Amino acid sequence: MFSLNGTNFPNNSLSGVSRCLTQSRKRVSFPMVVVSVNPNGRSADRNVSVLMENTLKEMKENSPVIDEDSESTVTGGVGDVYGEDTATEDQTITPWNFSVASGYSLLRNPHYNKGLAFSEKERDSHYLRGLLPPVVFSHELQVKKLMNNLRQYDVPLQRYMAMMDLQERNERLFYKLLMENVEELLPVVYTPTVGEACQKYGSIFRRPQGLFISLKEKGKILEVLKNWPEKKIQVIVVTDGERILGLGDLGCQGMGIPVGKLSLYTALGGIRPSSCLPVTIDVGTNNEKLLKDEFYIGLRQRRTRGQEYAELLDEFMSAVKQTYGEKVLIQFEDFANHNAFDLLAKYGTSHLVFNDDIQGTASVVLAGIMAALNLVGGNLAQHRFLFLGAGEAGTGIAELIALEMSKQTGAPLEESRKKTWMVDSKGLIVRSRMESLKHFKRPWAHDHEPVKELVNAVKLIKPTVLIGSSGTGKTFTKEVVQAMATFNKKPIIFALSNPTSQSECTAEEAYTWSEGRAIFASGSPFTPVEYKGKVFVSGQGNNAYIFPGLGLGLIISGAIRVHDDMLLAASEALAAEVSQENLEKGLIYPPFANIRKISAHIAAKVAAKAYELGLATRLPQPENLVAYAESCMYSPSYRSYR
Ligand SMILES: NC(=O)C1=CN([C@@H]2O[C@H](COP(=O)(O)OP(=O)(O)OC[C@H]3O[C@@H](n4cnc5c(N)ncnc54)[C@H](OP(=O)(O)O)[C@@H]3O)[C@@H](O)[C@H]2O)C=CC1
Ligand SMILES: CC(=O)C(=O)O
Ligand SMILES: [Mg+2]
Repeated sequence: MFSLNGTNFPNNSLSGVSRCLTQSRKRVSFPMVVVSVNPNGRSADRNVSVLMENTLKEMKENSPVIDEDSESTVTGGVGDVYGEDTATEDQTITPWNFSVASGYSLLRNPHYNKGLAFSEKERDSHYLRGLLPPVVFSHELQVKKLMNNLRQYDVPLQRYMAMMDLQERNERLFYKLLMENVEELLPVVYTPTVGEACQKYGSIFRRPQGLFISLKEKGKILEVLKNWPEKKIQVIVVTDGERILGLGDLGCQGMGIPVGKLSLYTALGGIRPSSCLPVTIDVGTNNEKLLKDEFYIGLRQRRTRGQEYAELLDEFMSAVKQTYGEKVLIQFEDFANHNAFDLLAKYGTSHLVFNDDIQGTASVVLAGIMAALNLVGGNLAQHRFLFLGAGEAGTGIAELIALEMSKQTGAPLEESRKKTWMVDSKGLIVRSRMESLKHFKRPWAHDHEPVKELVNAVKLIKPTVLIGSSGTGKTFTKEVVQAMATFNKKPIIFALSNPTSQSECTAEEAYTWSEGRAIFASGSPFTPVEYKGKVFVSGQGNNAYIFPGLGLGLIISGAIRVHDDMLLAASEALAAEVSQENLEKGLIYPPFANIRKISAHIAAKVAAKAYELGLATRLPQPENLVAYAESCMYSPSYRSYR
């Protein structure tokens, strides 16, 4: 026996259901599928589920209302195909999947579980009586209780594990908690704690999250993608674990990064969780400690490189396109630079891809610099930039600064690049080193005598902006910061490296050594600093400000490629969100508490650029892109179940 819209059907009456479903979907503009099955008929569940699947397939084919491509529905979350989020809180929907979600299985389904928040009526109609204690909690009370619990943990990793458990148990509660306490919980699910979690991933491993694609799956990636339960994927974050934050090669344990980034796509950018797919490509690791660790979860071999690596990546990229279509966004994350630039160049012309470390970071730092110029004066071309670290983040930022500078001044890119200098592990990048330089460093090799130490480079170049992207902590020494403060009234200093242990300097060091004059931002957050009676609040220069909004903008416009002008548009949108009040406190980024609004503005600017460049496919262009972006964002409110 199963029921539909309140009508009970015996298991052999699916043709009636088919008719009814088709009719009901034709009646409503945002179709809702309504299926619930009495768990007492469990022996028939599998047959029912197969039949239902066929029925749904048939219904999709026949129904004129179902438009797979028009999923951006008002308040429905991008990809709200079945109208679950479209329903207002007082409307009812039925928790369904192709098998039955009621009773015990409903409590074990993180997508639909509400824990103690199931109403009395839901407990009756979904066979939950006795499976829950008598009390009914509101969503708000659940959030309060969990925050109380989380705050009891002194060890950040315990908080991380509690958050991951919650995500696996009750998805909507996880997102409500994260969204309402974003400033407190971002450091838990993201940097710095996610770094430690990746280092210990094998030991703390409970349930797999995301999709693991290893060399063992070579030749079978298409099948592996089919094993993932969700079919309507819009964003993939993929890593091969070789450069996890500034912690180096963590192999398969890098999975914490795509999982964390995608939870931010949902919490900060409003992408539906079911549309997000975290992927780790496992080609081995050169991390000796992990290879010897009995709890390591990845392939116990050294990294495969060259043709075999390229073939695996190629198979993955093709399989993704074949499975999820042309418009699935693929974000490359934490690849080592010897692969990152090549992968971006190779797939940038055939797929909707971007590299967060190269491009997302560039966009967030440019935004911070634009905001900082309101405090120090001058335009971009009147400033000099010195980087410690000439890899993905460093050269990506430098190139976007040069692009923006050239747009502003009309000067050739070559000229604009001369305003930027870089120091790598061998010292200042100068023309005499050209032959031995990797291709991405060459544009920054200017005429200068060799300089070995950063502090000497600072004294000779006299930058107005110092940017750390070295992945090496404690490299902005007292002497370096003091030198910056001798020739700058307000030295602009970014210590971008993550996690906190790798930060080039701390906020306290930056403010103290510059006698309170530095304009400072860091990749991982620092608590406010008191110096000579004044409280300094530093900004978080982290690509988390950009990628959720950028991704949302790409999705709502149906963009088919990422273009540098979209990154510039995102920077402008972010910089515009920095208020006078923020600036007066020395903040060059807006508070994360406003991130949903910020993401909607970034998305609107990115989408507008996609339309302007002819890269958007979702037509016609909505009139008010900010309102449209907001209307497309996922909300974690509970839905009422019939
Ligand atoms: N805040 C944010 O949003 C982001 C922060 N990051 C952080 O930036 C850091 C670097 O990332 P990424 O650019 O991708 O890494 P890469 O490996 O691509 O680049 C690192 C660069 O730093 C140089 N370097 C390393 N140690 C030193 C040192 N002691 N002195 C001088 N130069 C040094 C390397 O030199 P060489 O080339 O000679 O080896 C290389 O040029 C990481 O910690 C990462 O977490 C990254 C992306 C975003
Ligand atoms: C923030 C980020 O992407 C990184 O540190 O790699
Ligand atoms: Mg990264």
